[in-house]
Amino acid sequence: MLTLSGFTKSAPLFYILYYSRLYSTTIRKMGIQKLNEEERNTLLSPLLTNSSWELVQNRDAIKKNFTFKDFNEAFGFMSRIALRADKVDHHPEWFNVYNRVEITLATHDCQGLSQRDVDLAKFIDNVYATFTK
Ligand SMILES: C[C@H](O)[C@H](O)[C@H]1CNC2=NC(N)=NC(=O)C2=N1
Repeated sequence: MLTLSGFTKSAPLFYILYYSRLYSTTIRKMGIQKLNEEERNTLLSPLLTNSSWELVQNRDAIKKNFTFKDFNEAFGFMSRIALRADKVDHHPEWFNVYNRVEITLATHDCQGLSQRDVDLAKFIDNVYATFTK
């Protein structure tokens, strides 16, 4: 049981944990920047021309549609992406109906496209390549 004196003693620890988490989240967000023009040409363009990623209208984001043999395959694909997304703390916006998955990528922390979206898009393309359609 947490007694009053126990709470008083551990209160500084709660503050330290709270502020260190706030600090690391803030630092992480400060480090995320939108792709600049050069990066858009070198990193983003290949995804738009060689893979079927498209720019989303009225928003700095990219999207792509994927189709599979059935729901089982589509969900397997999503599961692999979900594990990666959580590991790198970068999550897709997605929509699934049976064998179709629509994915939109953007970075909320910078309200636009960042290197993280390029990395996740490439990972998603590599996973998709392992599925037989
Ligand atoms: C607090 C947490 O680290 C952030 O909210 C992460 C989580 N996943 C994220 N996913 C995406 N797509 N963009 C983000 O900015 C983002 N930020």
